[in-house]
Amino acid sequence: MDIVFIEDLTIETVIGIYDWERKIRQKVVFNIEMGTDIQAAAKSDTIDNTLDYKAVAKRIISFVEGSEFQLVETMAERVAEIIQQEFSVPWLKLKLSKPGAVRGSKAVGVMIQRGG
Ligand SMILES: Nc1nc2c(c(=O)[nH]1)N=C([C@H](O)[C@@H](O)CO)CN2
Repeated sequence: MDIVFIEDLTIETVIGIYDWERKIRQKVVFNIEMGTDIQAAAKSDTIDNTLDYKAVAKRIISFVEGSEFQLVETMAERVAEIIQQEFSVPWLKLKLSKPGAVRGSKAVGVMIQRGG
């Protein structure tokens, strides 16, 4: 299996469990690995034969910018579902970081893997 990836996709959104977090927008950062087969694209050299990372990134930005989740868990799960269902991705690994959320740490968040 080959991988198409998106690194450090940074988006501002409403996220968090505290009252003060519901009133501001904070950064979340996505690192995503998507399982695919790149051989057809490499042979034909056309975008139609591959997983378009720009199309995936644009869809995630649009979804996350309009969302208002409390937990990073929920956001990660929903984004994984979108990628798998709308872009026919059989397997993915997704890391969602919330930088600066915990004093003394660079970032906190979740890592999930979905599909076989
Ligand atoms: N496992 C989680 N723990 C916490 C979350 C979360 O989304 N998942 N969120 C918070 C707060 O919103 C925090 O990020 C504010 O600093 C606390 N723990």
